[in-house]
Amino acid sequence: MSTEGQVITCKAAVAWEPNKPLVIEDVQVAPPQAGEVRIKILFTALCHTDAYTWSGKDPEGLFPCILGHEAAGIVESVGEGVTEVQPGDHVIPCYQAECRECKFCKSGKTNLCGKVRGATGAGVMMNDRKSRFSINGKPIYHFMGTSTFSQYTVVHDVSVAKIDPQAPLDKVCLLGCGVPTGLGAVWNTAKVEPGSIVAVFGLGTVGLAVAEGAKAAGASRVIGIDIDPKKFDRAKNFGVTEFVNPKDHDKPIQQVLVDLTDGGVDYSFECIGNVSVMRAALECCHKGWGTSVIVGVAASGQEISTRPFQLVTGRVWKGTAFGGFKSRSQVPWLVDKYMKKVNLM
Ligand SMILES: NC(=O)C1=CN([C@@H]2O[C@H](COP(=O)(O)OP(=O)(O)OC[C@H]3O[C@@H](n4cnc5c(N)ncnc54)[C@H](O)[C@@H]3O)[C@@H](O)[C@H]2O)C=CC1
Ligand SMILES: N[C@@H](CCC(=O)N[C@@H](CSC=O)C(=O)NCC(=O)O)C(=O)O
Ligand SMILES: [Zn+2]
Ligand SMILES: [Zn+2]
Repeated sequence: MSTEGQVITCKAAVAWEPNKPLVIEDVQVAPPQAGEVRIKILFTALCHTDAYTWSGKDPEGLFPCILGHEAAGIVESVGEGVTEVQPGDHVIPCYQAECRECKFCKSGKTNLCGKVRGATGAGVMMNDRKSRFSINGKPIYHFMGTSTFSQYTVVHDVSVAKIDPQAPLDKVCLLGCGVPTGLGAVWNTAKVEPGSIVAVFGLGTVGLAVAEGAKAAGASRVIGIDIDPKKFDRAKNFGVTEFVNPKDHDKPIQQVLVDLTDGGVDYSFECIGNVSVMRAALECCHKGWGTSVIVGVAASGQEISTRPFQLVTGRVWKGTAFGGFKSRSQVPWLVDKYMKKVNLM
């Protein structure tokens, strides 16, 4: 029986309050309005950013909400005017939209899109500034425009990437955030060249994807830094060639890396969200050219600092969102790469 145009009641994990256990609830999901898509979510992963917002440290965090932004599913129904996807299409919801019409999209300088960002940051849909989720009439906020910790979700059409229907959704859901972020940080933001020495701070999903991207770009050394030694074995499979645990050293970690690399690394990536580590990641870069990319998301109130001399003497500090990838255009390309078993390393 078609559910098109009907309210769907399904299970979702609801974050009622910061830092309190998520509760599996029966949630009502309203039909998609104009320019919206309702998706049956089949697989969702967990990114550190979900935990960050859940912790209450995200200045944009709104409660109660349905978290989740790294997922894959099948379109259940579409609202008026939606032309690029239809029911049955296999899709990845993209927290970073791509409308192809706004100032950002047309600039050719960024993957950030301005069309729905105001609504997604406010936990609502752009059309009527309301949520499509409710529990017995009480609205529940959307999160990052995706809310994938629900069996059904409603997203803006500019936030949906249509993918190869043969792709295994349990695997490619990871292309909704962590993997493109890491690969793109290396390929699009830093543009690492062959022979480079790379340092990766934090060996979670994002850091491992950075390592894999760096190896694929021809890095000669990929130094992985983590305080959890359990991360090191797995990281070898992603191209990390050397490991440093800051806990094993008395010297500041930036000094350890400068000493290990004859003056500093060519590129570093902070994949943790810790502002002290962001400073170390900049300061371990080589004088004259070293570039450090901030990937990690730091809590509300946290600020970065360093001596301006670090920049005067040629180090470059950058940041990246979704690895600089244009979501709707390039997520399907990443899925195709995965399907062709392109060996990145
Ligand atoms: N800019 C963007 O577009 C995106 C940013 N993020 C952010 O990237 C960061 C990483 O995300 P995930 O890989 O999912 O996190 P994760 O929690 O899986 O991995 C973080 C790693 O950092 C290590 N770590 C923690 N403190 C450390 C320290 N002081 N020194 C060295 N290692 C330390 C942990 O042991 C862990 O292995 C988070 O801040 C997340 O919010 C995630 C996705 C996209
Ligand atoms: N609301 C947060 C925003 C944190 C942030 O920077 N998010 C990243 C994606 S993290 C994915 O896992 C991002 O792409 N930012 C660009 C954007 O437009 O949000 C806060 O204020 O800390
Ligand atoms: Zn994420
Ligand atoms: Zn746009």
